[in-house]
Parts: sequence; C-alpha cells; structure tokens
Amino acid sequence: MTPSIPGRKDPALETVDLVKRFGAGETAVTAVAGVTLGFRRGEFVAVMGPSGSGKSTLMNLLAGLDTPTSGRVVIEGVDLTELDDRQLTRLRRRRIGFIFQAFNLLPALNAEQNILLPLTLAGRRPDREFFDEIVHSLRIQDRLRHRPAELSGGQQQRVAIARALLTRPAVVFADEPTGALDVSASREVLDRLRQASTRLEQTVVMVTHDPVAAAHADRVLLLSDGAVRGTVEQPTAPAVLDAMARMEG
Ligand SMILES: Nc1ncnc2c1ncn2[C@@H]1O[C@H](COP(=O)(O)OP(=O)(O)OP(=O)(O)O)[C@@H](O)[C@H]1O
Repeated sequence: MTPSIPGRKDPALETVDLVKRFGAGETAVTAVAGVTLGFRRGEFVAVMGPSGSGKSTLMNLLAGLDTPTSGRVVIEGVDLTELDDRQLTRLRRRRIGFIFQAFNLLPALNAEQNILLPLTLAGRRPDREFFDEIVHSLRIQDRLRHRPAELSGGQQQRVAIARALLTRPAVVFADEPTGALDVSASREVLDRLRQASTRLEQTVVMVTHDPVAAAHADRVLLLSDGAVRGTVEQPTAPAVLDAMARMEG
C-alpha cells in the first residue's frame, strides 16, 4: 500500500514515521526520531537545523544510502525498505541525483566523462541534446575536456550538478551544495537547482546552514533532535533566521 500524506498532492517522495537509531543500550543515539513528510514533484525543500540535529542522517535515509531502524521511505510509490540491494542500487542510479559539498568528481576523468559516469554505470546512452542543454545552461560547454583539478570550485560544482541532472532523476539531494563556494558561484548553483525544480519538475532536497541559500527553496524544514520542529513556507532569509532563533530560544 502506498501511504498518502494529507494535503500533499502527487508526492515524489514520502516518509512515514521514519526512525534511525545508532548503537544500543546507554550509548544509543536516536538521530531521526519519527519523521513523516511529503515532498511534491518539482518542490524545492531546504533542510536546516543545528549540528547533530539529524540532517545528514535524514538525507541518507531519503536517498536509500542508509536503512531506517523503522518506518518507510517511498519514492514515486516505491517503498525503499522493500527493495533488495540490487534493486536499490538500480533505483538510486535511475531516479536519484546527488550533489555534495565536496563535489565528489573523479580526478582522473575529465568533466564530460564525470557528467556521463552515472549513465555509463547504468549502461544507458546519453541523450546528447539534453546533455548539450544542461552543459550550456550551466555554462561549462568550454570546460568539458578539463579535469576537475583544472576547474574552479564553482565550475566543479556545476559539473557535479550536470552529472546529477543528466539521468533526469525524480529527486535530487544536495548536501551543502554551496558550502564551498563564493557568493556569485553559490547564486548560480541555487538558480540552477531552482530551474531543476521549476522547469524539469525535479524534487530538490537541500541541506544547508545558510538562510540566504534556504530562501531559494519553496519550503524550509527546521530539524532539531531528529524531528521536524518547524516549517517556513515561501521563505525569505529574515523569516528563516527568525524561525531558527525561535526554535533555539
Ligand atoms: N554512524 C553513526 N554512528 C553513531 N552515531 C551517529 C552516526 N551518524 C550520526 N550519528 C549521530 O546522530 C546524530 C545526528 O547526526 P547527523 O550527522 O545526522 O547530524 P547533522 O544535523 O547532519 O549534523 P551536521 O550539521 O554537524 O553535519 C548525532 O548525534 C550524531 O552523533
């Protein structure tokens, strides 16, 4: 049965009473403490919260990189907890894109090879037209033969974004994607994530510590002690700061 979250139409991603505990006995830590959420297709959601509040753990569970202690993660109607490792890897390659703060590009491959890698691994042929559209919109068409070490931080991040978008994933997870970038490179990355959600109807889930970055999202979730303690709809940076201050106070 596919669970359905009231008030959320056409969910790309849902969680039902998601719990993740690490360790046992006295040293046990509940990193995610019963989270039920729905993410619409094409929605751009920022996840914020103090250090240790469970943001990375939640992302890892949503992306099928870690298994929950209990509860469910459902992507496009498929319950990840019911898949075996092979099915999960296949779903991750086909339906999920990842963008990390540290870019995670392979140093021996050039930009184009890095971008194509997930498709190559999945044994799929790239759609050259879509490839051209993405690299042009990210303005890296002149950098495709360069290796990561020959690119600026902003260019490397744009290569990582192209790689994440080329498989046309249903959901893109971005973990502090602007953490290592200056203001103008950050802006470009955030604009591109916004386009992915608006134009390509991809759901974007972004962890960030930056209220300005979070203000690019449709919705901000505020996490504390592994639970969602607040939500800011149509956020502005001051509204996010205010909500964070209220949560901490
Ligand atoms: N593999 C693990 N084993 C044991 N405890 C863990 C593990 N991973 C995370 N934790 C604990 O779970 C809690 C949530 O950690 P998590 O990394 O999800 O927080 P976070 O909000 O992403 O923090 P930060 O902003 O510092 O990256 C913390 O108390 C952390 O110590």
